[in-house]
Amino acid sequence: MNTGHLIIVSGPAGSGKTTVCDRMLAEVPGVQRVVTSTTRQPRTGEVDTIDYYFFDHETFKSKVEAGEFYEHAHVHSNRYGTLKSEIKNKLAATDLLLNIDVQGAAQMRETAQNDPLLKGKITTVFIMPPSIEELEARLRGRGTDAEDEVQRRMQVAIEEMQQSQFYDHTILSGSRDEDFAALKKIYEAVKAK
Ligand SMILES: Nc1ncnc2c1ncn2[C@@H]1O[C@H](COP(=O)(O)OP(=O)(O)OP(=O)(O)O)[C@@H](O)[C@H]1O
Repeated sequence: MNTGHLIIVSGPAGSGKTTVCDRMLAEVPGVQRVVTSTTRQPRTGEVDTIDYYFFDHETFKSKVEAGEFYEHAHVHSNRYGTLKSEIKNKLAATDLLLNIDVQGAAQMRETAQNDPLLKGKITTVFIMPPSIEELEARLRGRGTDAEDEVQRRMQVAIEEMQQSQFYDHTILSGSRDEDFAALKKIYEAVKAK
């Protein structure tokens, strides 16, 4: 029997999804990460099936054609996706956390609607940046994005923020501790139902 819940955490790039999800995974027992799939090369230290499922382009394509993904997308020259089997297998034993971009979350919501396994088991959470200025500061502070990339992400973020209305919950991002407390509270409420 599948007893788990799937918590989908989404929001614009730099909103703090990964930070809050990592903390949940480290501190809240009974929650595991949904391992997603990619065609990109593993980085040093990344382990297949732990960090990602690493597939070559051919294999990824055949899985798309076989309908094995809940959602998938092209990002630059690589493909990313969430395997149905990953969620189905793990949800039997644990609650799951899926950290996913806003487009991916929209696809998940759509496909999950017609998926008997996921019906009633999904909770969606949008991490809303406290302000555009703070989002910009977070993107810059991370130091991973070039200036034109920061500007592009800001434009996308402004559009994505309109989508918070389609989520079950919105966390207005504050401090790291506040964000974690808010997500934990949502999770505990889901479990208490
Ligand atoms: N509540 C917060 N207050 C201040 N800074 C934060 C907060 N949460 C995260 N950060 C910082 O903001 C930056 C972006 O956070 P993070 O990488 O978690 O975002 P993300 O939404 O996962 O981004 P992406 O979608 O690009 O992976 C990081 O440098 C992180 O340390």
